[in-house]
Amino acid sequence: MKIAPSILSADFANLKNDVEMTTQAGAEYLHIDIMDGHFVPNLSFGEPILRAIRPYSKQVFDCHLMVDNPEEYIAILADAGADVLGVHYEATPHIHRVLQQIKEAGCEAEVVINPGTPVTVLEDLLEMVDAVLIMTVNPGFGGQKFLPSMLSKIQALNQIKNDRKLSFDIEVDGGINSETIKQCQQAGATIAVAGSFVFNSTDPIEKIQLLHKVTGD
Ligand SMILES: O=C(CO)[C@H](O)[C@H](O)COP(=O)(O)O
Repeated sequence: MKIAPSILSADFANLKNDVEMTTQAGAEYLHIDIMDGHFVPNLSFGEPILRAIRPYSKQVFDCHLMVDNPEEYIAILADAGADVLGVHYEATPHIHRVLQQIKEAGCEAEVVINPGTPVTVLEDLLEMVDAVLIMTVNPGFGGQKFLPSMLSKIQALNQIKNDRKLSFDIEVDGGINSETIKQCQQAGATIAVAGSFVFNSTDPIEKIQLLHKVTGD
């Protein structure tokens, strides 16, 4: 299981230190939540922050776009150092085109679904994606409670993945802690995002190591 600490819950006044800490703790991914105040009712940060932290990490920069019109941001985020670009199915009528655009920009393409969106809408996209992100809370804010009803959705997606012999990652995001991560792994998840569980702790390194430990890494 790969761990992706979400910098949404980091100390923005010491972001460089927090990013370097996640590398030191062994986190393979860094999750970067980009919010526009329209697609979700919150604002976070964008391309300048991504560009600013890129020199301080060799991790996979996993950018989750919670924005309307995501097609307008693909090229600039790729140029700023994104490795994975995750776009919401619900954010555009042209999800197939945006995923193509991400691949053309040289990044891995990820499609994201909200808790209210079924996996069946992904049927025609699964051959072209590197990852699917299943939101386990409604997007927009850190620190929310994991939605257990999402476990059957992860299982359903994993079944389709196995039936079709595909190899995309299944990522989960929201309310992940040392218990919920195990449930998600058993259901088929391969990457877990964790924000408040890591950063709202007095020992974030220990928390990242704990997530690896409980998932067998
Ligand atoms: O996408 C997000 C919010 O929309 C965050 O990545 C997610 O909420 C992580 O925070 P936490 O682990 O505290 O739930």
